[in-house]
Amino acid sequence: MLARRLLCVVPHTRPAGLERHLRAEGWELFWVTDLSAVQRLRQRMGISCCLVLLDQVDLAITAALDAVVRPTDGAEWVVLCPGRAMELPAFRELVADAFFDYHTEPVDPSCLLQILAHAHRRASLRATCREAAPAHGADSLGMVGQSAAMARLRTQIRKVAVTEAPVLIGGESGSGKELAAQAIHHGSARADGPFVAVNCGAIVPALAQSELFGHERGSFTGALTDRRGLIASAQGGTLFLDEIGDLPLDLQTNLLRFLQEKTIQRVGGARSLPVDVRVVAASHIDLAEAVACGKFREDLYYRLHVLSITVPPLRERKEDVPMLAQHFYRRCSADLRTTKVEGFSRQAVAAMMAHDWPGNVRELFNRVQRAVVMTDSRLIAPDDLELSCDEHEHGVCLDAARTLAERDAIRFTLDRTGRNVTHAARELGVSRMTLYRLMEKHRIASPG
Ligand SMILES: Nc1ncnc2c1ncn2[C@@H]1O[C@H](COP(=O)(O)OP(=O)(O)OP(=O)(O)O)[C@@H](O)[C@H]1O
Repeated sequence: MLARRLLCVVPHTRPAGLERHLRAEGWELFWVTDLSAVQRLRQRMGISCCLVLLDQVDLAITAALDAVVRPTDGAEWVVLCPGRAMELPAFRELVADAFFDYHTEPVDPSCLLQILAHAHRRASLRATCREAAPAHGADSLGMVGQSAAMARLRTQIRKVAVTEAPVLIGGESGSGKELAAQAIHHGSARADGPFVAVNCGAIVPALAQSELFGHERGSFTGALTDRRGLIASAQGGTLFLDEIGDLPLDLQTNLLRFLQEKTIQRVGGARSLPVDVRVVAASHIDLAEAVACGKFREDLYYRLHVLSITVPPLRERKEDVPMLAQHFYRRCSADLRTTKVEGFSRQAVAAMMAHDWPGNVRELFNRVQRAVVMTDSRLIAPDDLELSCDEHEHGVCLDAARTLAERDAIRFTLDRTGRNVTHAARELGVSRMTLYRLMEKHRIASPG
């Protein structure tokens, strides 16, 4: 639990009666009259809740509050205002979006203290979730997802990581092939060495030979100094050749020689230089087909194809979508210094589950990133993700419905059993361990 520290934002004078009640409840109090001092003090003092006391409400005050109330920076906000304040639409919206709760005059001390106690519990709970986030988010391989398909992929990655043979990674664009290559590198004995990624489709053909293999000074116009080349710079580590299907045929021949002999020859160089580099390659096109069309060397294909794994498309592991979305949301909110966004609405989750994700995980990342920046509300809606509502109204897939029903059942049962996991698990007919696993999957915080 966080310390009970309350920042009171007051118009001019402190309400003495309220101060007595708050202190009696164990609140440590801090007072400010100037809104611009709020964030600085809040962060410096580790304040869990902020109480704004307003004796009048207008558009100017609403705008000033809108600029400082940041529910995602760790504090919960409560406002005490005149009864008529809620008649002002802009103020009403701000309270609905950004505040934990409100209380209108005349003050009922016990009611207000109860609201603040709840706000404090929620701030503590969110602090606990934030601390636990890395463990619930990406695994040690940096990958997010708990679907059976991801479990299979992780097992395959662990198996291939410990060998020295080349690995060919298949999978649609944006599905996570480079991430899988990094995971292979980090799980291998070469983890302390460099991981060098090369996009074969992006290398300028005229410079490709020298980019990969390096060159010697004076070997061509402009070669003013010796250059190591990307293969040599991966010495002791892993070379990731992305979009290997785009490699020009002459380079395929040289690459094959390097794979067979473990040596390279720089452009303009006479000597063969030994290199100790493991190759992991990826392609979103079917290389066997490219071989059949004469676009890819058959011998190179078999050399690379010693071990192969396929990253499944996101539509085949939809149950990972909410967790991935949450992971990207956290990443994006951490990048933005201030954001009011607190997560996704139920409709947004349903729309994401119903979407087919042709651009796979990269598409999900891009949509979440855009939504976090552009949304005006506390919870990201389908529109913010540029997902049509029709998608979830007409096309709700069974997966989406199941996931939401499972999450609701767990939340409901936990609430009803006073967040007692043993009782909730018994009621839901699962073991305690299964319930903990499901709570993690749905990002429901564990009691305590
Ligand atoms: N399981 C995952 N967990 C977390 N992030 C992921 C996961 N899979 C992919 N990503 C993220 O999605 C984005 C796209 O992944 P990546 O670049 O590995 O895809 P790719 O298949 O190599 O794409 P391309 O075919 O276009 O080269 C990256 O930002 C990556 O970090």
